[in-house]
Amino acid sequence: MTATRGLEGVVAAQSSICSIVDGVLCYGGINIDELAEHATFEEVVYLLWHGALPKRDQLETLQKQLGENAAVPAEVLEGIRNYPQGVHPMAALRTAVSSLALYDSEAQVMTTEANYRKSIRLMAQTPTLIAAFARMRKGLEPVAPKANYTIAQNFLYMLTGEEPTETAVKAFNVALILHADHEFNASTFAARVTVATLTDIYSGIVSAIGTLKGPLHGGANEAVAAMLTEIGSLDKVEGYVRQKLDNKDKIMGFGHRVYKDGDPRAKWLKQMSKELTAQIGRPELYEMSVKIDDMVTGEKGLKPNVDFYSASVYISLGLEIDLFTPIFAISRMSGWTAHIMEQYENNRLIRPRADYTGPVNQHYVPIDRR
Ligand SMILES: CC(=O)SCCNC(=O)CCNC(=O)[C@H](O)C(C)(C)COP(=O)(O)OP(=O)(O)OC[C@H]1O[C@@H](n2cnc3c(N)ncnc32)[C@H](O)[C@@H]1OP(=O)(O)O
Ligand SMILES: O=C([O-])CC(=O)C(=O)O
Repeated sequence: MTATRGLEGVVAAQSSICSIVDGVLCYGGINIDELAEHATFEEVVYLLWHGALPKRDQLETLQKQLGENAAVPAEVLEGIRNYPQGVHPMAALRTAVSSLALYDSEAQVMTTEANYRKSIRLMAQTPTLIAAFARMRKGLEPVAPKANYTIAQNFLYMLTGEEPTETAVKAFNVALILHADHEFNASTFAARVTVATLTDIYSGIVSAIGTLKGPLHGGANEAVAAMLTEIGSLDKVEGYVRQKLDNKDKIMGFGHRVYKDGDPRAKWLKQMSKELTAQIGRPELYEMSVKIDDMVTGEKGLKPNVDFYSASVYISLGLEIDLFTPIFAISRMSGWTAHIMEQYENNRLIRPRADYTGPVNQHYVPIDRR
């Protein structure tokens, strides 16, 4: 038995949700470029869950279901209020989503219909949990979701209690679409491994959140923002990147297991970064990002991934840096739930083998003779 490090190139199962072929990313066979240009995030959620774009009445039904399910149980909010000061929002989200299960009477019901209803609740309630946490850690009361708002609009509204601008909602909607799914990325795979034991959907999502949190995966967007903050100004980029490259340190937001020739989502975020940083009067954030990009791409041949330019986009939208990965989770909740439902529909336990490299022919030695 020979192991494939990091399962690189291993095809783990069939899936009809999302494809990456020759560097082209599609959801349900539709290029994400078309979706980013024309779709709403809710249309994409429907597409991932059903395999086709919704007709008008189907979209209206989904929007109504999401709106009606956006409020979270008071007990869960009280729990969030009592989380210790200083906890990371991804740790808070992991715990809050787990506690949602405790108050969901259908948590253990394993029918297709119940899992679909739970997917709606998870999708609708995740933005509410994150916004509530973001406010309560500052001693502010949570803002209740509005049932007639889209997910992008509602999240931005619940963070501040103020109506978000049309530009912010539009940009956030595109960011949500771009992050929605990515076939067997680490967090989605973790979710599928978890539910393949036929445990409940909440357990699968908790695994996924814990996996997305890591800086080699979703946590990279927060790390990119920290890097931009640490560098501070355009004139310091060269020295900073030079030292990182010389030390062979990882530069966050670059490289990808699947895309060796560039991440098709990055161009959208790059353009949004250019426009939004200019609009808020901080074009230097974009210029710094481009300079980092030019150096890393030029010298290492590593291209920016989805996390790189999303950092300056989210900074421009006035979002707090440690909320960047939870925001990724809002979007990816659509993909995670789609994959979990697909896994349940054609399930087989996921259980690979290990290539054992430890000692052999050992014997038990009593403790006083070791
Ligand atoms: C939403 C997402 O999850 S997108 C990914 C987000 N993660 C990041 O941005 C973190 C930084 N990037 C990385 O750590 C990696 O590129 C990963 C984890 C994304 C992919 O990892 P792998 O597929 O295992 O790496 P890969 O085989 O492409 O690496 C090849 C070489 O490039 C180097 N490399 C890869 N990424 C980077 C980077 N960001 N900075 C510097 N060097 C890098 C590796 O150290 C390795 O060098 P070596 O051969 O001298 O040891
Ligand atoms: O696919 C991956 O390995 C990581 C990624 O880009 C994503 O999850 O969006």
